[in-house]
Amino acid sequence: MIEIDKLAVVFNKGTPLERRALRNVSLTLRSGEFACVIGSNGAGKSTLLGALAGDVPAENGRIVLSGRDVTKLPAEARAGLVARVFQDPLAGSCSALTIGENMALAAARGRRRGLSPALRRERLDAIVERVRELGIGLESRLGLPMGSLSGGQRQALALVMATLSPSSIVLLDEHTAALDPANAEFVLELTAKLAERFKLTVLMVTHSMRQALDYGTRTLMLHDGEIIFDVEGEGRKDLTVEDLIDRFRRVRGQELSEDRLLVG
Ligand SMILES: Nc1ncnc2c1ncn2[C@@H]1O[C@H](COP(=O)(O)OP(=O)(O)OP(=O)(O)O)[C@@H](O)[C@H]1O
Repeated sequence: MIEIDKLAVVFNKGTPLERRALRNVSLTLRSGEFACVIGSNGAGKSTLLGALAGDVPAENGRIVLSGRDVTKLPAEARAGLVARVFQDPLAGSCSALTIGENMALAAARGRRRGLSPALRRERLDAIVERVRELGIGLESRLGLPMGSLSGGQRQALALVMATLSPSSIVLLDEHTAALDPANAEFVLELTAKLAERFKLTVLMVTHSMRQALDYGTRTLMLHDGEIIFDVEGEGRKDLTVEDLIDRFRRVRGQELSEDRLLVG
């Protein structure tokens, strides 16, 4: 479960470059919920994920992950609570290590050291099984360097790694944006499958309005650091991309007139 209460993030505070990237964002994602986040450039999408992962400090507000208040915790201390997959397939794993070594590191994330050999064996078997289930033949190539894989293969493994840590919260930061359409679809379908199977709580940032409606259980739109649209259930079922664009235009229009009021 993710609970965000009145979260504010300010970059370069007190300087001419000050930027309020998140303004009083409140959001609760129940366990097993899968929310897609869309919004224009600079809306605050990556900042939101960064704040949850602990890479970006909160100016105000509170973040609770799986019942634990993590607002003041650094990223390392949140490793067992939240996993993140980035847009760049090279970002989430170590190219010089083998696939198997990367997997083992992911499985050890957020857990206490000192596993018994039997438990270690069991965990390794579980890892190989998860890789086999991908259906792309990597289970017999665990000794290959991670750097030798394609972007799609790396993102697929990054998702598997996210399911290996004890965390059930997964943050996806445009994790298919750097892939060709066929690989992007494969990774998106895999995302949906893993989310369902492991009852993951997912926050997926995407630039695609279509994806934001087709995947997951909820669609959020961020604009200028605020959630301006949040829809799930029946209200989401028949929504079209045109509806989203309409909504976005309407809100922007309101904001523009408010700006004019301020300037005036
Ligand atoms: N480290 C930083 N220092 C200063 N400003 C930042 C920093 N990171 C983000 N910002 C600013 O905060 C705002 C929100 O940025 P963010 O990257 O969260 O937007 P985004 O919705 O992810 O955009 P995009 O779709 O372009 O990636 C932007 O105005 C951005 O310029």
